[in-house]
Amino acid sequence: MDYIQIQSSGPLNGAVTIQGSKNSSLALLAATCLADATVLLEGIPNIYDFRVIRQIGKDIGLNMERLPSGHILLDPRYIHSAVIDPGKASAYRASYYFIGALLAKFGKVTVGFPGGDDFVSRPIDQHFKVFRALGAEVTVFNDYYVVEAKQLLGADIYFDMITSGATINAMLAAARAEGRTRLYNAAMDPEVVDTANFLNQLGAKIVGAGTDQIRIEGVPFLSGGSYSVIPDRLIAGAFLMAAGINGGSITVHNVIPEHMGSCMAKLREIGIELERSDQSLTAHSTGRLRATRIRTGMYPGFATDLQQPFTALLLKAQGKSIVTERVYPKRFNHIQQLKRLGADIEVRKESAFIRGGVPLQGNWVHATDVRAGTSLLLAGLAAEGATRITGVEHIERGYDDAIGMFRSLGVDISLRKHGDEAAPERLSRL
Ligand SMILES: CC(=O)N[C@H]1[C@@H](OP(=O)(O)OP(=O)(O)OC[C@H]2O[C@@H](n3ccc(=O)[nH]c3=O)[C@H](O)[C@@H]2O)O[C@H](CO)[C@@H](O)[C@@H]1O
Ligand SMILES: C=C(OP(=O)(O)O)C(=O)O
Repeated sequence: MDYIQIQSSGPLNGAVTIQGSKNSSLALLAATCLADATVLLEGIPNIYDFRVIRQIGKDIGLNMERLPSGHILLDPRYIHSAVIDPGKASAYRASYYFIGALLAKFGKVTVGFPGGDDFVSRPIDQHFKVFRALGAEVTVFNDYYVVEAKQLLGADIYFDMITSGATINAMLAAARAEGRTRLYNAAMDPEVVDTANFLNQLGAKIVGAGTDQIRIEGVPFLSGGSYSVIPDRLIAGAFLMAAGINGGSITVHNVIPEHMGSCMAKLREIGIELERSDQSLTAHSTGRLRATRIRTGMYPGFATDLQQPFTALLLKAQGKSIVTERVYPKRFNHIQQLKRLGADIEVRKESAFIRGGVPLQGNWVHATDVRAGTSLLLAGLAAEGATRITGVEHIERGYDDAIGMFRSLGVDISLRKHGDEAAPERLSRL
């Protein structure tokens, strides 16, 4: 079994270049199925979820090639099947985008239930609501579901809660539906805007993305084109936080600072200085942090995917902090693992109560999902001695090269295999 070993470290100094957004990439790759010509996508990270989509692409006839430039060339003209293997669909979360992306062309799509980060129950009722509103029938079987529609017809849809996944799926399904669709209470995330921009580039007619009302005029076909995915604001946020763990200065290049407002505000509040330029941010910290309270929320609120690394950071802030999780109230699997390092945290209902400033000790811990992994990497920097993190595959779901990025900041980190605790490093790259 693979694990990551990370050693306690002094102040971190240096710069990392942020990869393309995982969550946007997953939407754009599926969205390509809507096109009638080739599409070139720039900045898609080589993460586990991408590799699963490439397998799905092979099964259904969506040709996908990574060019020497690193860009992905996709050819959706020869898709011959709209049946997504349940095993592959449940290997990651966003397989549901294949419904929205294939329904207009095929009239019937079969997909396994979504997998992905299993921190809590993650319903997909709003996705079903969208398909039904557009005139489709949804039939649920044991480990897969089928969505069928002779003709998708535009509709007015009011989401019961703000959901980025269902907002994106609605845009995909409505892009080639007949007539106008209006989405109310839509998610405003940068990944929603990115997907809308991409679809518009191919000829879709979507306005209002980035606000809570989106209007889509269905079009009969979409052309090909090229598009560059936005940077991963969640990875960028985690690296800015890393500067606060033991102090130091970290610059993240290839970011859109406007996507990181709530994260930047919270970092400043606890005493991390931020310098901003066009596409970079630098965090400076003395390592002395102030305790705080945070509450996660949908964009532009504080992202739930930044809650876990921020919790690790607050272990270093003297005094009492409170982290309240409002998007996924049970998303606290990382807390048990942080406690194995000596963290003083108590979870009550949807809040974690942290007493910061308690010394941490390295130990074996398990990454239960991608952001739990991020949290353990940050805590490992603070813990005395070596921290060994299993569940590497979860970290691989989101990071193209986590080890290389930390190493470029001077961190002693390596990927190892169980049994070679004393052996030299085996591999440098996840
Ligand atoms: C692949 C991807 O993009 N994943 C992100 C996406 O997940 P995902 O798109 O699955 O999350 P949503 O934005 O849909 O979820 C937001 C909230 O709505 C609820 N909900 C959602 C859909 C639904 O049909 N019914 C329902 O009740 C969820 O339980 C949650 O409380 O947004 C989450 C919230 O920012 C992030 O943590 C994930 O990293
Ligand atoms: C929850 C996450 O991912 P997914 O929705 O893909 O499981 C995440 O990226 O933190």
